[in-house]
Amino acid sequence: MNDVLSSLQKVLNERKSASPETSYVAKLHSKGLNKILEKVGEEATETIIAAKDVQTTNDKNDLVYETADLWFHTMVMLNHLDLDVEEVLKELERRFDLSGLEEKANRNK
Ligand SMILES: N=c1c2ncn([C@@H]3O[C@H](COP(=O)(O)OP(=O)(O)OP(=O)(O)O)[C@@H](O)[C@H]3O)c2ncn1[C@@H]1O[C@H](COP(=O)(O)O)[C@@H](O)[C@H]1O
Repeated sequence: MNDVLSSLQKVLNERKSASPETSYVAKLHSKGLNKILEKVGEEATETIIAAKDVQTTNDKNDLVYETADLWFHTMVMLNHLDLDVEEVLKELERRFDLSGLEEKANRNK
C-alpha cells in the first residue's frame, strides 16, 4: 500500500479510541456516522466547485487541497464502518488486473 495512505491509516486506527477533546478524528467518530457522511458530502461539493473553478482560474491548488480533504474524510468513513483504504486499493488493483487481461485478449483477436 502507498506509504502515506498506510501511515495515515495507522493513525486513523489509533484515533478511533482517542479522546474527542484532543483529536479531530475521534471527535468525528464520537458524533457518529451521520456527521461523518455530512462531512464527506460537504468535501465532495467543495471538490466539485474547486474543479469547476480550474476552468476559469487555471489554478489547481484548491482542487488538490479539497481532494485531500475528501479522501481523508472518506477514509474516516470507511474506518468508522470497520473497513480500511486497503480494501479499496485491492478492489482498484483487481479491476486494473482484469482490464490488463481484457486488453491482452483484445490484442489476440
Ligand atoms: N489529514 C487530516 C485532515 N484533513 C483535513 N482535516 C480536518 O478536516 C477539517 C476540514 O473540515 P472543515 O474545513 O469543514 O473544518 P471544521 O469547520 O473544523 O469542521 P466541522 O466543525 O464543520 O466538522 C479541518 O478541521 C481539518 O483540520 C484533517 N484532520 C486530520 N488529518 C490527519 O489525521 C491525523 C489525526 O488527526 P487528529 O485526530 O486531529 O489527531 C492527523 O495527523 C492528520 O494526518
